[in-house]
Amino acid sequence: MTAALYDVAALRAIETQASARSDDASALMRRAGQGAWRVLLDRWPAAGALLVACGPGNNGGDGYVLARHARQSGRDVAVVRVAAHAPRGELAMRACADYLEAGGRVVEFVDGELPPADVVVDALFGIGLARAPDESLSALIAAINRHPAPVFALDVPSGVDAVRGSAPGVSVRAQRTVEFIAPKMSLRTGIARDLCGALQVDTLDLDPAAFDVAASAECLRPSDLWRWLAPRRRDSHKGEHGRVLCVGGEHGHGGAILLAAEAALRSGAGLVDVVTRLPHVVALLARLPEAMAHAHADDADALDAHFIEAADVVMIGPGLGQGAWGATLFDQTLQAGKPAVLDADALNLLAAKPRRLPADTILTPHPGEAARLLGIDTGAVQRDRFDVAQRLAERHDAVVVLKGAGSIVAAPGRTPRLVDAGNPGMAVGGMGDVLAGVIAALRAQGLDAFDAASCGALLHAAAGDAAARESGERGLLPTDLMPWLRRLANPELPT
Ligand SMILES: NC(=O)C1=CN([C@@H]2O[C@H](COP(=O)(O)OP(=O)(O)OC[C@H]3O[C@@H](n4cnc5c(N)ncnc54)[C@H](O)[C@@H]3O)[C@@H](O)[C@H]2O)[C@@H](O)CC1
Ligand SMILES: [K+]
Repeated sequence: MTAALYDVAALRAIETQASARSDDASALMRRAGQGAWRVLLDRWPAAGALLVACGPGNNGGDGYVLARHARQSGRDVAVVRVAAHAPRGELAMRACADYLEAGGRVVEFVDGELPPADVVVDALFGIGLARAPDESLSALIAAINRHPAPVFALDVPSGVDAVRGSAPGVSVRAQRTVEFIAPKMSLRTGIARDLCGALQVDTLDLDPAAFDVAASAECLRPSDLWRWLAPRRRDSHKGEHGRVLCVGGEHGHGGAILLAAEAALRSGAGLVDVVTRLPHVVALLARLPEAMAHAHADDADALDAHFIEAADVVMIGPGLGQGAWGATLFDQTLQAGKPAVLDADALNLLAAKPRRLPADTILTPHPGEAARLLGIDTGAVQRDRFDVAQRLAERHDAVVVLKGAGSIVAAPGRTPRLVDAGNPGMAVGGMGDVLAGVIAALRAQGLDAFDAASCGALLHAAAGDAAARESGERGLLPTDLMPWLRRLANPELPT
């Protein structure tokens, strides 16, 4: 079963349901602080000296509970806090009082460096962060990040806005984060994915009935691939595995369309046609004789209608350019209304001249292309990735794969999906071309647009992870994914 992810509103609803079943308001905080202490002990058993940075709300309260357990276990503990942000809420004040009563020590942070410690626990802010940290908090966060000890964040690395998954100001960079109650969708995409370090969830032993809240997103892991990639029928033929038309590769960009075509074949497309510039045809056939490559020479020439008629799916964009050649091919390719995958310059052409797209078109923008499509800047895309993916899907009535760390698949009226795989080695030219080819091949093999986009993004990320495990992230090339696409597109094979 795939894992459910939640937004902050859903988490608050779960918390409310759980609290309504208990007459002890502080029970959840006690479990959170104690659970986090157990994680710390498990992860850093030799840690003798701890610094616990506590904020004014319930996240700080969790920190005081942890600090009390650590102290009662004989560790050398100090709570660090900014004087102006001492505990405010009733629960946090009580947790602080219990810590002090147990002989706990509090250090007021003014500026400069923190004292030595084996682990720094970050309990400044959790899901309640309401704005960018002020100057004094920013100085404390910067000192935490400079500290040589590993940083262990409670619920959310402080400074990350858990509603949107971005950081409005300075943020703690954790080595490990323990989330309370349920996994948050926002922490698994964009910059938050980096700031959290390793993520783990503590459900606080809540009654399962408290989780009677709809998931806000669905988390896709490589083990989900079998959902969409059943073994083939023994009597199937190439026509049943779909024919993909790949259009692109303006002068100087022949590699992009080659990568897309090869990825489509390695992901199981039965037949692949490529329409590209004449000089690329020779190179393409030399590397990939299985593709059927056709030269499209003149800017104004009509594309041979046969290619489009024969295709089950058209994939346009890699290396297409935005000149007359690309723009004419873009118009002609979309005219027949075939299922389409639009990538790269096809997205830029769409941004420049919005148009009605064939039903169930798949768009695969990176953040820059998404920004152009919405007329906003790239920073605004990254500040709220789930929202942007959904808005884009609704604006174009299309399926959208918003690429980047933690790719998001969105479609109108559907619960979004998050791809929990992939690595920074994949941030290299040509990776997106591979993704477009993979998605087109899966669509041609009969998956609907939302599933083809989901399965394709997952297969691509999992292949990238497998290739990185083999030889590392730095220097990873899109062509390194090809054997892994094939391997992982057959999940019935023993691992
Ligand atoms: N949701 C739950 O069921 C549970 C929550 N717990 C903890 O409680 C946290 C949420 O608690 P809260 O809602 O109190 O939120 P936080 O503790 O995250 O912070 C809210 C407090 O910080 C202040 N604040 C927000 N942004 C600020 C800023 N930039 N500068 C200065 N002050 C700022 C607010 O005014 C408020 O006092 C969770 O993240 C988790 O750690 C746990 O105790 C366990 C149960
Ligand atoms: K925190």
